[in-house]
Amino acid sequence: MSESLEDLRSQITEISLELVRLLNERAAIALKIGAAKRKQGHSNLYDPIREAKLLKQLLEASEGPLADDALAHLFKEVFKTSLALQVEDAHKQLLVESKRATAVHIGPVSFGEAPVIIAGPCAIETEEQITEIFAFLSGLDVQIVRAGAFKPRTSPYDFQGLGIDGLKMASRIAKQYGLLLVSEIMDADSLEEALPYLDAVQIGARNMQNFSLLKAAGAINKPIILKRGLSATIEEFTLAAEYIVASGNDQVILCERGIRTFETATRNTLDISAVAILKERLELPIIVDVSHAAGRKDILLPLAKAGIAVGGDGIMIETHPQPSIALSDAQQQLNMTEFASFYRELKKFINEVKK
Ligand SMILES: O=C(O)C(=O)C[C@]1(C(=O)O)C=C[C@@H](O)C=C1
Repeated sequence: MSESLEDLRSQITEISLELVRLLNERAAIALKIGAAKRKQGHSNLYDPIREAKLLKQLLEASEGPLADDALAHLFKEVFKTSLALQVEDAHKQLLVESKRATAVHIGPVSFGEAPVIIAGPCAIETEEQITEIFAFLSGLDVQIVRAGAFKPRTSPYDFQGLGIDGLKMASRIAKQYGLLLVSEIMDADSLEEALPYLDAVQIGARNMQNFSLLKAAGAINKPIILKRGLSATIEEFTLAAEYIVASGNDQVILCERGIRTFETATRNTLDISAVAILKERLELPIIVDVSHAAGRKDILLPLAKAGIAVGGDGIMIETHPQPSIALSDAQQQLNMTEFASFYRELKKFINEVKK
């Protein structure tokens, strides 16, 4: 007995409704695939090989009456639609804005809880200098030290750093005192060689948009301290961090270190609003480098307090056994007596804020 037109229409309506449900279910999964691809650092959401494979499988499974061409046409539209959804979703929320699964750590030190103080000389100069300052800092209970081996200097005639040999020496002495070492790496090529000697890699202000270095930093499993570029907007700073996270490394700590303005009383202008805004917007910890922001010694403590007061997760500061003979940044590094007083006062402030 032939089915009535009404019956057939009701069947086709049922199937269409089921197709709508299935297409939406499929789209929801495509969105999850897009997010997983971004998390793994895939720079391209479009995957023609995957599409071709799946299409082949679908055509092989088809028993007609739809012709292969018709089916292929329909599914290419489906793929195009899920890709468009994935792209739209990627622009809606950056990885650095989404809830983190893991906290950011340098060794056992966790960022985002109690503020962390990272201190040390601008540059690694001699074995005696590093031994003296690291022994002093470990005596104060500082856990993470900074010291530069590759120095990005404005003038090619200024001290350029001791390079990998300096880093090896500083790493050995840091270990001897149970300290964790952070140092700046300037290019992707040096990263691999330097990695065994570092507990965290610093990407400096001048390299904030060195995209090959950002991608290389995303491919390692050591934490990255990313400093804000001298003239970078908050958006550019955010996207630089997104490069690292999208390339596979979510262990990123931002560092506000002052930006270039018309003001000459300080070396740079500490952008305290940026700290508050980034804390509110992103799921990444942010620390404040008071030495590079100020370029002078006398206002470091109030700047550090301000950084903590607006929600900063830590402070970076330069200290040297004999600042007057330092090979770089002589005017902004604290001597050990000055640092001990800074450290004591800042700790006191941190404890008061916690109450
Ligand atoms: O499998 C993937 O990688 C997807 O992103 C899903 C999907 C799809 O809709 O099937 C979407 C876009 C890609 O170009 C390939 C396939």
